[in-house]
Amino acid sequence: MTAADLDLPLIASGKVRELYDLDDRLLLVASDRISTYDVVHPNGIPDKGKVLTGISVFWFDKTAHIIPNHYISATDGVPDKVRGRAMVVKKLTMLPVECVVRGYITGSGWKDYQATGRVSGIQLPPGLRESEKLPAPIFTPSTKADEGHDEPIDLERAAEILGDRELAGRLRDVSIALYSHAAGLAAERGVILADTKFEFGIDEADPARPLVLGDEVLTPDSSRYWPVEGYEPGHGQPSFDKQYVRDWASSTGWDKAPPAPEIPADVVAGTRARYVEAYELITGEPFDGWLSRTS
Ligand SMILES: N#Cc1c(N)ncnc1-c1cnn(CCN2CCOCC2)c1
Repeated sequence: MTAADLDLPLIASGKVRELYDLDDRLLLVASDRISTYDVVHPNGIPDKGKVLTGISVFWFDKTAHIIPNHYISATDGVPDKVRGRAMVVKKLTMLPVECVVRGYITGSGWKDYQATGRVSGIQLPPGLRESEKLPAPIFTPSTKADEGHDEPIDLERAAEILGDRELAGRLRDVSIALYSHAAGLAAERGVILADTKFEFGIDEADPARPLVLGDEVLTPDSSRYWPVEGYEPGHGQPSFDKQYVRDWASSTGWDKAPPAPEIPADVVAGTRARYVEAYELITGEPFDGWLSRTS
């Protein structure tokens, strides 16, 4: 699968998203590409990009009272070719720290905890089980690696990288406030928000140079969502959206190294259904509503 191939300057691209230049603004495009075990499959999931964009727009609206964000529009200025899976955003000076908040101990955090009893330098109580809820959400930043995995850092290192101890503290406080608010709303809908990653920037176009929430926000690609039903500490939890395709990938005997296998039609259809279900559970709205708003 290729990038959206728009007649616009491409200024950044990742495994599943691209960023195009609109002069004083940017166009953030989410593709239908899907990666498992950090490898992108050759065929995508129809409407995945639209689901993730719709979820970001939902959360930008629900969190704007906590911190301003870069979202401008999902219609005005969006080319027809990517309508529904793209948003016009403010051009920010992005901060070189990924702001991860964990409400539950899992993934790389679980591995660090098993080895050291700490996550990103934060001492945790002994005896926690995998996937257990933490006594309070923790801020576990990482550096943005160009290739490979991001490196976990502690708050002091984040302050050194930013060159600003107060800004590092603000990123911690705002990230935890955003996570806590979102986790509360998700819980009302029967969904556990286990952890998430935020990216922030500075809006230099504003003389006040405010801190602004950027990137995608609280999507299944930047977060771990688990169904409350069936939640059980002591082992890994099924990913709300990707478990179906992960289980298939594991069943094929694939060694998790590139190239990733082509996803069969039935697994594509099942995965699309999980993404649409995630949209409707998280937002409380029918996915068709997003499609009609942005068509
Ligand atoms: N969002 C945003 C944003 C902004 N509003 N202003 C300036 N730069 C960025 C920006 C540039 N790179 N990234 C990392 C996220 N990328 C998204 C595309 O895909 C690759 C990863 C964010």
